[in-house]
Amino acid sequence: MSALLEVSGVSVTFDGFRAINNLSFNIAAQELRAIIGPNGAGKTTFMDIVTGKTRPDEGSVTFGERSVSLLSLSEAQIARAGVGRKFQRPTVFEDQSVFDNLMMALKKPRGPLAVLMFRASKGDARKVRDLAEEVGLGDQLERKSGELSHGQKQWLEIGMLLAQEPRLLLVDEPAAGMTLAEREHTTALLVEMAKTRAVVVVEHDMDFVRRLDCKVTVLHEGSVLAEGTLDHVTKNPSVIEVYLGRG
Ligand SMILES: Nc1ncnc2c1ncn2[C@@H]1O[C@H](COP(=O)(O)OP(=O)(O)OP(=O)(O)O)[C@@H](O)[C@H]1O
Repeated sequence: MSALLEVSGVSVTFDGFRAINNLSFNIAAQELRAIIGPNGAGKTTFMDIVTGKTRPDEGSVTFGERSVSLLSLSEAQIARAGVGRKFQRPTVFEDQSVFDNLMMALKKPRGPLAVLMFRASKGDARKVRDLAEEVGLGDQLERKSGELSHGQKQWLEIGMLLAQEPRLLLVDEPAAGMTLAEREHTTALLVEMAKTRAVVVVEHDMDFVRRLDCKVTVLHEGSVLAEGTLDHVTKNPSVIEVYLGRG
């Protein structure tokens, strides 16, 4: 199985401190992966590198069948190439309805003329409804987004990212601040999304990672310390020492 994203031998140093150290990471086109690791392990920096926010000093990052180097693309070009990122805090337009938020997020030709000429078609409205169904907001379309629960806002933002049709989605701590029922819905959503795209979930919550039931990559001091099932990595003595042992 060939990889969709291939990170190879990547290092980045901030003021003499090696935050990412010879890191290699692959993910397949339809795969769910959890990344765990203690504070400062390099999880955020890893996502910053893949999305073009931070440029590594060494190594390669390639994407897609043609192995396009993401290192030569701008952040906007990387997003257009199919890499989406969900930050921890939802950033939906609170005054707008769920429907309007999703409509604004639909993948459209960009540029001033395209925006001026934009008219919502019936096809777009159907796409918006499908997206809302997909993330579990099918019955909330007319609601003002500001009135949604924290979990619903997160799902709306995931829907807005899906509207861009990413092939790889990076999701930062999706379960933080959610109720148990919201977590369960989020688990199901991530599992479902990864059937048609690659999804990387950075997460601290072990119970949540267990429910994702996917391959886990453990980062430590900017490198991969262990990789495999959660049971496999949590039995690894180095993982126990650097991460779980600190409890
Ligand atoms: N712009 C920067 N300048 C200097 N040091 C940085 C910068 N960004 C990150 N670091 C350092 O690099 C290391 C890795 O940070 P990073 O935020 O990637 O870790 P993390 O695994 O996401 O941690 P957390 O779980 O706390 O979010 C940390 O020691 C951090 O202080």
